[in-house]
Amino acid sequence: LEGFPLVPPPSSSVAFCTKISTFSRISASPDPNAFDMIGEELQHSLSMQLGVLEPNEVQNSSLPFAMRGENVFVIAQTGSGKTLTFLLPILHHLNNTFASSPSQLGAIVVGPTAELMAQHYAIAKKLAPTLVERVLFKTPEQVIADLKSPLSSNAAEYDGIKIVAIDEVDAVLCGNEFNSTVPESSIELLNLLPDQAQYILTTAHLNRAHTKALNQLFPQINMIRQGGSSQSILVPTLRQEFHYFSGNNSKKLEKLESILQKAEDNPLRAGQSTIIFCETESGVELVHSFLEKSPLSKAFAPRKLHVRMEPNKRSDALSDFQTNPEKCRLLVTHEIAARGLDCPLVRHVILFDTPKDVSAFVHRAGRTARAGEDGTVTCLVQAGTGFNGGGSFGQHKQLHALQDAPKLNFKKAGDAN
Ligand SMILES: Nc1ncnc2c1ncn2[C@@H]1O[C@H](COP(=O)(O)OP(=O)(O)OP(=O)(O)O)[C@@H](O)[C@H]1O
Repeated sequence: LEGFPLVPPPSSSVAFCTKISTFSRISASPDPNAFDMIGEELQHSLSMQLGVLEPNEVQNSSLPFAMRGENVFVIAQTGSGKTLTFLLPILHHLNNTFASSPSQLGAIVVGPTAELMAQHYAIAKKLAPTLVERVLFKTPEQVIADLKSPLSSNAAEYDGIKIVAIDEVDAVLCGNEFNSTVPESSIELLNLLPDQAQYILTTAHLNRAHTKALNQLFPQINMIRQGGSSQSILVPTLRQEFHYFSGNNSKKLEKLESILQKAEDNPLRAGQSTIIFCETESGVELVHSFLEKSPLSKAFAPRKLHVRMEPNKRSDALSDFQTNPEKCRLLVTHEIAARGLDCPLVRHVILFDTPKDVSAFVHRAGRTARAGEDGTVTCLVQAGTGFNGGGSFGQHKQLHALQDAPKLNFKKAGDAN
């Protein structure tokens, strides 16, 4: 493991970051508008294609580092616009700094699922259709297959990479491990990525073990962390509901049906798009087939999304859910849809199974209340379940102790001044 970023720390006293910017400090002496750094063409695409007019505090804090080519680690609430914190520097550098080799790839974005990589590709394509083919969008498994398989012809593509963005970095590099040991597969992945590139890392929440693991992998990086406390992570526009009950699975399904019915009966919530998260694929199948037979099926047209489905069925279900609420406004899924997916119509997330830990709660709940919009997360808490598979209702105190992150400023095209 030589050179940046793979420098194992000589001792545990190595600092995690070279600079820490919390938003409270930033707002005391505001940066100039960070979108001024990306050039007129990209600014124009941002407003015309995405309706994004001004940077928010997350982008204003992190873009100056990333645009200067520095390594940055952005940790900020779900739905806060972290995607632009790596796509804008990548597209800007491709158009300027690396413009002399237009036939070469310049950057790679790595993320945990094919769905998220397709979403990022689509956004980059909207922003810069002529540059997007110079960026790879890959899952870790795809990188390893490209670079290690003797049959792969894709290895040469990686030669020109100068920027590496790792989105949902804890999911990509720490996996589902709840300890601070970095999995072998992550070491393998990082060894395949270039040492001498700029690294931009993002996530919405890091637990203590993952903080330690990433500390070992990236001892020198500018960390932009939102808020002062690791407890201040919930989106301020997110409303939380907890339903405590005891009973078996059929009781739980009845409870779910009554929650959905109640939401439909509420004139303020009727017609909303909803995501239901289960823990396993078999849970997804169970809930989906129950809802298909329910009288609510007509109103919601439920679809399912899980890893055992064929790739084209996965993308059809997601695309209908994201773009066509008349065809589908309820998605039953699991961890595969917990990270990064941006479905602006979703106003309600139901956690059918208790999430394994705070991180899982934050990411799943974060599929709603994005970009300053309101949303509700409803958590079903069955007696005898809790974090890490066991435990009791008492463990939910951890969720109740979470605090709101600072409110961010989102100004979209069409908003009244
Ligand atoms: N400055 C901005 N003004 C208005 N809207 C914005 C701005 N930046 C991003 N958005 C919008 O906010 C939404 C959420 O952005 P994005 O998906 O990048 O969030 P994220 O922080 O990556 O979320 P997650 O942690 O769930 O991955 C998107 O629809 C995006 O277009």
